[in-house]
Amino acid sequence: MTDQTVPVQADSSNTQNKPEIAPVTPPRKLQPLRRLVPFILKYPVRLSLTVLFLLISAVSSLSIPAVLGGAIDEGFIEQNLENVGRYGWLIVGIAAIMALASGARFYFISVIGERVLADLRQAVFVHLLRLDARYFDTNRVGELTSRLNGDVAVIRNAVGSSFSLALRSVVTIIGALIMMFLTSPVLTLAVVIAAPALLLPLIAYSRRLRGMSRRTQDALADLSAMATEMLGATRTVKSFTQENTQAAIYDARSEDSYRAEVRRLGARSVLVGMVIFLGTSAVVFLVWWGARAVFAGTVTAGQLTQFLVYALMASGALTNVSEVLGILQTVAGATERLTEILDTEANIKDPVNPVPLPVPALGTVAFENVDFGYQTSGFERVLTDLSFTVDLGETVALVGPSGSGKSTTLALLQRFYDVGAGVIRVDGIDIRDVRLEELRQRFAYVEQEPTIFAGTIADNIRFGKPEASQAEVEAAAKAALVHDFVVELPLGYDAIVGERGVMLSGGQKQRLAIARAILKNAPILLLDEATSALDAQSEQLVQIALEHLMRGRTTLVIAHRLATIRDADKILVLDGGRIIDQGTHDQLVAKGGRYAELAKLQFRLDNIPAV
Ligand SMILES: Nc1ncnc2c1ncn2[C@@H]1O[C@H](COP(=O)(O)OP(=O)(O)OP(=O)(O)O)[C@@H](O)[C@H]1O
Repeated sequence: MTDQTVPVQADSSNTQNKPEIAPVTPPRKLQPLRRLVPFILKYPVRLSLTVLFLLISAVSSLSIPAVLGGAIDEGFIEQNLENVGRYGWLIVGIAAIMALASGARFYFISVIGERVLADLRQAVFVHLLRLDARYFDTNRVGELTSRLNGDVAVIRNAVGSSFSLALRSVVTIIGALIMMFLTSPVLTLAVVIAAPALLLPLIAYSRRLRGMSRRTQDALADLSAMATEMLGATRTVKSFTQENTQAAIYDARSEDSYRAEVRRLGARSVLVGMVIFLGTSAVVFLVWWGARAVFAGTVTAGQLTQFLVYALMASGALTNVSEVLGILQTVAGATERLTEILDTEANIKDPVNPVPLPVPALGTVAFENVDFGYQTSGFERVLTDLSFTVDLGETVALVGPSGSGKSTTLALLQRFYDVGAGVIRVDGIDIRDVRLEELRQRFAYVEQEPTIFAGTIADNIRFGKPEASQAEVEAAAKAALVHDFVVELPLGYDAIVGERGVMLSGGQKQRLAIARAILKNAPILLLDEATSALDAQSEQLVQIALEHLMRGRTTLVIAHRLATIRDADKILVLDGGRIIDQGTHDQLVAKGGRYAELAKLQFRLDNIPAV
């Protein structure tokens, strides 16, 4: 598929056709985080240990001010050094327990965080691999990898430490409030009444932050998508001397992302500032109020100190909560984006009641009145009333001008998309009734530009059959005429071929792909012949490799090579998504119709005598 035309909107004033403007949704709160709960609940033991150590550290830290109060009243005020020493040792003992419990709590919650992240990352990747072609037609790969890396990293940085801090802070606030109440109900009441005045502006403000963080992460994903695309095409960029233009576009987007992040940071700083100011003012007020109570004799100096320390602990914890809320907003944004992927259902799924394909395979293919259009192009017809059969061992060639629907036919046969109307059968069975894996096991697909992965030569040949032995790999490599050049490499089959096979020549890549198909040993071969010209010797090697591959197999081939076309049992001539003619090469040339013209144009066959 080389010409991918995007339909142009004829009437841009037609409001129905205008791209939808993203609705301004009120920023939701932390709901997306709920989606992490099932991931966390999968580890009940670690979770229970975390809660246990959390409680131990909270209780011990909350008991310190009470002991301090006692030390002041019974030690300092009474000028009893022994009591001061006793209370001192008690505090040291409690601090030791608190330190151990806090360390253990931090450890367990961080481990849960890492575990959850690994699970989430794996779930998203597996889910992405299962989504169908239509999803990838509309979502950029770079953006998806950014979600997988960036969003997961955002969650990782926050989850362990922030969740730990949030939990500890919430428990501290509750515990401190209880202790404050036990120490002085009147003072506590004053604090509780004043608290909403402190909290409301904070809550309102932190809501704004969440919308902002989603926007900065979207901007980052956009940036990363562009980088992936451009770095994957450096040769094209260089050859069209587009380095400066693309760098300028990247700069502009990067600046956008920077500005979005600065705005978010500004908002967060205001939030932190508000918390500090309001919290300190509240403490000053408390000291003033408490001093009056001590002078009036309603509380002791020790109780006031105790109360103030609790109030400080609570306000410190509140500061932490506000910080963590900011971070959790970001995490919620990232979680939302990841769960969006997990919530996307594949359109192409296994049937509920699958029908098994016959064993041994019959190796037949039938298209019956197939209509098809891509959703991304508004279902505009790409194939119309397509009907043909391929019998066991036959070679059927698809020829036709660019955009006539040849690649689409192969895509439909592998059920990358579902037909709009009609039926496609493999071995007599409607492919929608067959399990996807079972169906695709029946095909060996050699793409026009074969995908070579960054691993070793052996890994690449084994791609469709990872359990294949070295001997099987070598046998396939020999049949595909790969073996000879591989043994000359210093590392042989363990040689790394580089990303997209950059260390291999065009012909070697094609033969490697053929070796991969030979090893898969599927009954039906789908071949999209390369159009790019190879030199005569390379061409001949690929041709021999292909002959080995086609031997004894049913073959459906998008044909560009003269040899393939002349030997095909049947040639289907496609134009505008319809079969306009069919027959053998000689029959079609003799007819002198569209095929003969195509043949003249594409293969310069005008000197080939008609039969
Ligand atoms: N993923 C897609 N989304 C939308 N339209 C598509 C998609 N793939 C192909 N098309 C459109 O479908 C039509 C048929 O394309 P197809 O790739 O099947 O043609 P082809 O005969 O294989 O062409 P070529 O020889 O250039 O590869 C073209 O108009 C193309 O623009």
